Amino acid sequence: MERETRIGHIVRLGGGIADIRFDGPLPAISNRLVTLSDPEIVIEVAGLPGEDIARGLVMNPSPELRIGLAVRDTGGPIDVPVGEAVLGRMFNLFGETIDDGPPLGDMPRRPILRAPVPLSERRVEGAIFETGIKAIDLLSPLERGGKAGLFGGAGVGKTVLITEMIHNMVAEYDGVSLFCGIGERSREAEELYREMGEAGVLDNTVMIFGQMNESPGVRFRVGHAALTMAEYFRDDLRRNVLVLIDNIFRFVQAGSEVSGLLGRIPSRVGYQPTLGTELADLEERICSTDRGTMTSIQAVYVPADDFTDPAATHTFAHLSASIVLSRKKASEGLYPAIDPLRSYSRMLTPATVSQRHFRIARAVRTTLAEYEDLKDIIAMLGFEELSERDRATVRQARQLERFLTQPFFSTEAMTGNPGRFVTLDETLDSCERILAGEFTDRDEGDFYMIGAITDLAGRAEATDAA
Ligand SMILES: Nc1ncnc2c1ncn2[C@@H]1O[C@H](COP(=O)(O)OP(=O)(O)OP(=O)(O)O)[C@@H](O)[C@H]1O
Repeated sequence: MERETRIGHIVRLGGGIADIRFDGPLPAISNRLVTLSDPEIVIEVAGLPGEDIARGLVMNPSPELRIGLAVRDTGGPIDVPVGEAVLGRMFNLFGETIDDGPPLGDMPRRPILRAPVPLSERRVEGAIFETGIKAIDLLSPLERGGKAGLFGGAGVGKTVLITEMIHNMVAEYDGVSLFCGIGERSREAEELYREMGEAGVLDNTVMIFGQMNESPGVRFRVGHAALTMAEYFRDDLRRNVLVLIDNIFRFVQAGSEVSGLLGRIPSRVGYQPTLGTELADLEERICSTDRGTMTSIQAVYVPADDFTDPAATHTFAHLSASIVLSRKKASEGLYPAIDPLRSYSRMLTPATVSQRHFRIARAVRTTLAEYEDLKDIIAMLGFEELSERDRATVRQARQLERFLTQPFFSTEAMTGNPGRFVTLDETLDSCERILAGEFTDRDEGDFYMIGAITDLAGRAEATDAA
């Protein structure tokens, strides 16, 4: 039997919220309502404040929106197309293509809000996902089927790093990749689409965007829409999926805006009281099962560089690897500005990475930590006052610090320095040789922005020739 179409009328409008009166039964929370106007305006039900009133978030405001406009209940949440045909395409939250390509035609659709996979069906893989970025593979290796966060304040290089990972990982990846842009500049979306096309990886990639010029409702829901597409690949097509999100903080921020629009009283530091559950509802959907792995890399903006901010701390809790970017390193030009002492990966234990990897990573970290401790003494008394051993540690730490910088493919046009992909083996060999004191006579500047340590030879020739 066909379900009766429920029609209501807008009775109040303001601040991105619409109240709609229904004569018959009310729509369910999270249902998608559409106006009977051209263009169609989507409203998502957020609350039922009265017996005959549904209160909803206006997702795509337009001048057509007015009191008295008829609204239809579609009987379910917003949905998006799923299947092979979404590959190579760019979408908005409503599953409409935004890349000027041919129409998608009739495709199966799935609601964007779905329950996460039960714990009993989840699986951990425990294998490293190589990025070709020395500092990451050595000190906070990513886990296949795990979740990694790139944390950092404004302008420390999160987007550059995630773009580099796309460059290094997507082409080699055996599964499909899905990029979800939340609340960032729309220019970045276009650039990324073009770059992926040029790199020839678009055919295995889906992109979905809800950028900063869109309503809070769109930014709040676009992550869920992306996961619905990703889940279809994992569960129905049994493919491995790599989900890249830039930027998960904007999801939290959109939730806070939505909460404010609905008149809820804020909680700590002005965030919505529901921050923890909202983030969990999204993050819990990112998981691996027997059907396929879902690996995710998420950029996390840290407001005012404050790592105790509730948005950052709640996100930390969901991740298997946290890569922390430091403003100080960025200001010294030590890109990627990864802070090796604050970055962390669950993978870095002797049981999961090789014994050798674990030993080298620990030695590098210890040397860098000792240098960090000596910095105060150097500032007060001067380098010359240090013991011979400490001086050697400082020299070695500064060599390592510079060695862990890396020229990126994604910044090639800007820096003029060709990008380098360094395998984990090369990184381990290089660090082992630096730690063994093989290069004590070399200037620390020689280690800056090279690939593997074998590149040092090229530098020597260049210096000799000059
Ligand atoms: N690996 C790198 N090599 C050279 N320069 C870099 C690198 N990473 C970042 N930068 C410089 O830092 C700038 C900001 O980087 P990016 O846009 O990635 O920061 P962000 O953390 O994403 O910033 P926002 O929070 O504003 O989005 C770049 O435009 C570039 O000048």
